[in-house]
Amino acid sequence: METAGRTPVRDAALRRRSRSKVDDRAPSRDELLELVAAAATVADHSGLVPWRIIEIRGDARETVGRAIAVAGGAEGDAADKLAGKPLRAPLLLAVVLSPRESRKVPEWEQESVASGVAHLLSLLLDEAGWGVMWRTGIWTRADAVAQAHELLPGEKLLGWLYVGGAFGDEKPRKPFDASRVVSSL
Ligand SMILES: Cc1cc2nc3c(=O)[nH]c(=O)nc-3n(C[C@H](O)[C@H](O)[C@H](O)COP(=O)(O)O)c2cc1C
Repeated sequence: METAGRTPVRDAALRRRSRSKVDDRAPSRDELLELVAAAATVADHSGLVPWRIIEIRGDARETVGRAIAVAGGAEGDAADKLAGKPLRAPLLLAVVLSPRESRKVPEWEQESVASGVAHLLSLLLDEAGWGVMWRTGIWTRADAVAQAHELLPGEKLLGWLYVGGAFGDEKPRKPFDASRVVSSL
């Protein structure tokens, strides 16, 4: 296939790095909506849109932090440490699997769609210059955490994209030897 030397998607993928530290800048809601609309183009069997995103800014991050501390069963300093985790970025995007009734598309396929959205949204945010890191924890699917996010019955969290201002240079990615994972029948 002739690409005439133009491979912007491949270039963005190879350039993307997760950033564990970000500053207080964050994309506006309008910018976020544009990027989510682009991420929504992932392949989606039967077009079920079995996912949604919860935008968490400001004090809402503390609500999530308190739920994480409860779910983690920690007390004292350990609880404070868990509760402080969502404060590491100005914007958290909770990625939610919202399974739809379907005889044709089982839940694992729908979770694949939601996961694809999270990956593509991470790439799009990174390409737009934002710092992003997908984070989870053993408490991600705990009841207290689901309640804090006001999840509906059957919905499940896939974790949070921690988003903020990117600063400094990240180490370029080491080349990946694809022959390790590609076999033939
Ligand atoms: C579903 C999922 C959950 C993750 N959870 C965490 C996490 O809780 N803590 C963490 O340090 N990295 C977590 N990661 C990995 C980082 O997001 C990141 O991919 C990793 O640090 C490698 O960096 P890179 O994306 O630049 O290759 C998670 C990744 C995925 C896909």
